[in-house]
Amino acid sequence: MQNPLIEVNDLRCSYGSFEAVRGVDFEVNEGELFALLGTNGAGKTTTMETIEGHRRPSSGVVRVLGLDPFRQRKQLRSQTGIMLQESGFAGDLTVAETVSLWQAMSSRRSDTGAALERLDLAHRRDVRVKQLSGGERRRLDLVLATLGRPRVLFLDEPTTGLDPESRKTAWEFIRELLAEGVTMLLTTHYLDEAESLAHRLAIMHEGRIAVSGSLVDVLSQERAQISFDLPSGASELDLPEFTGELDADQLARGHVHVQTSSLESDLRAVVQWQSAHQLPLLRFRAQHASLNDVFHGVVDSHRGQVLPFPGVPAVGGNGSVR
Ligand SMILES: Nc1ncnc2c1ncn2[C@@H]1O[C@H](COP(=O)(O)OP(=O)(O)OP(=O)(O)O)[C@@H](O)[C@H]1O
Repeated sequence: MQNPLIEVNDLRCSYGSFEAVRGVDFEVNEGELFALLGTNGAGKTTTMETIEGHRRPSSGVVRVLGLDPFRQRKQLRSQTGIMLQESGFAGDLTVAETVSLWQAMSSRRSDTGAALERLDLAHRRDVRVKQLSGGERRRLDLVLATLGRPRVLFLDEPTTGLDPESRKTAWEFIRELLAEGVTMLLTTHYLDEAESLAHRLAIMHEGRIAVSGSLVDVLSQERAQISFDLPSGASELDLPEFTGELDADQLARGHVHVQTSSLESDLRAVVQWQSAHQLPLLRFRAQHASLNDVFHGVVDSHRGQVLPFPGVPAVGGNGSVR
């Protein structure tokens, strides 16, 4: 039985006459990491800030742990951790002083030394915050947001500015929190981050969710691809029957490229054809769509269109097609 700790129903948020969030629905179940992705200005931060209780929705219902985050922020504070895009540290305090201050303000107890160690900041304990690098500050943000293990954690672009090694460390830390049962809502521009960490995700565009569901649900929105060089001596007439679409331009240049909704059956056709004719398959590739493909598909299919978009099926928070 799934237990939604974050519920968002028909959320709308406006800045004056501009509606930045235009009817967003999703749920985040207990122990799950849900990633909110999207184009610049899609409304991710506005959505996140509203769920965190920093902003009153124009309409719709938001619940975190069954509470209204705007009206019942105080009750929620002890159970939630928030990592904002911009940290509000006092630059003159050292890392250790900052952590102690945060700890003093929190009702949750935690092993701060271990957290600093875990995020590779222990050796920077006595350094003033203003002297930290951007990546070190981001890791300090993560330490502070997770002090005392909140039940629900909001991570707004947590690894922006981190080098690849630090990102890896941050991901491992986030996975450890997941293993401990912390429920998380993450916004990120790094698609690989969502692919690696998220149980479910949504891609926002112009204030709406264009696609959402599990990674498998979302990836199935775009067709898979098979490609290889047309073997010398073989003509296009010799090719097997594909259920997918063969790219005529690439074929004219001697390359077979098929976009297919049925990767397995088209792959079987290629293998049978290749073994029957004993042909070499040079530069052969077969792959499902990536999150990158889906993301670009969302943007392309919405380009120049007036909302709502007929091209892309809108999928509800649980992966159901609306
Ligand atoms: N304080 C504000 N006043 C007016 N418009 C705003 C304000 N904050 C955000 N907006 C607008 O609302 C829309 C959504 O912004 P938001 O920051 O939520 O998007 P985002 O998905 O987080 O974008 P990004 O990925 O670029 O951070 C944008 O068009 C933005 O310009």
